[in-house]
Amino acid sequence: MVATRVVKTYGSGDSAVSALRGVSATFARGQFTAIMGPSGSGKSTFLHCLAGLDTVTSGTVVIGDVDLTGLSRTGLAELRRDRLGFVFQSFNLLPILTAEENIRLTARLANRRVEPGWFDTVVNALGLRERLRHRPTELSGGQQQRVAVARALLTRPEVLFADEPTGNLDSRAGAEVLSFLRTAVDEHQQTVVMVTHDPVAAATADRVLFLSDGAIVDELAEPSVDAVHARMRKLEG
Ligand SMILES: Nc1ncnc2c1ncn2[C@@H]1O[C@H](COP(=O)(O)OP(=O)(O)OP(=O)(O)O)[C@@H](O)[C@H]1O
Repeated sequence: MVATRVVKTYGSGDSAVSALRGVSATFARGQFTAIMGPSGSGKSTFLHCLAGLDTVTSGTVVIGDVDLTGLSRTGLAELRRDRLGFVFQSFNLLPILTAEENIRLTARLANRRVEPGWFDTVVNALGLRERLRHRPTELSGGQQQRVAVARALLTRPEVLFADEPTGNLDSRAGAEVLSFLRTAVDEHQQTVVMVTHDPVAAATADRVLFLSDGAIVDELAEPSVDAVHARMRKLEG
């Protein structure tokens, strides 16, 4: 996936906000990238533009051999359904469905066959075995988040986008989710792009991109928690 000079401006005239000012980045297959930066630096906007959930003002986003910015709304919806996965802060679980039904929902809507054993692998790795018959209101925030992660991983998306996937979790549940994202990258060559405020979460990634005021201002490969802390302190002044 390659983003080239992505500009995103909200509004126009005097009230225009430049959320992204020409951001370029390459996300290799099987690479885990964390995106960090101060509040309002454009992290969520960048993730949404990469994932085709928001249109860009100018620039391009290419996934595989498809330029998202040239697709119709339907084409974009199909690409998202067939090749991308999402885990967002608001879990978007359907309240009337059980955890298992929620986990299977995306695959079902996309008419995707789930390989035998993969459902069990995902459910066991995320510790959801005992919760499959429960509805979202009967689950803790951490369990709901894990259901959302399981749902996103079940279709084995080429690229998985995660916005603060550990934001609502205690450190143990957060570590489980991160280790599962890591496994998706290492064993299944999925590409993961994750926005996070948490240096511990960022240190799970292969590299960290730092945004400030709508631009990438720094990059850290093989990040350690301490190194991420230090860069963030520098950015936040
Ligand atoms: N729909 C919108 N309309 C107008 N301005 C927006 C919109 N969404 C975001 N912005 C602005 O764009 C800038 C970047 O926002 P964005 O949410 O991408 O930042 P962020 O780094 O994800 O912040 P946070 O860490 O606080 O979630 C901010 O100035 C924000 O106010």
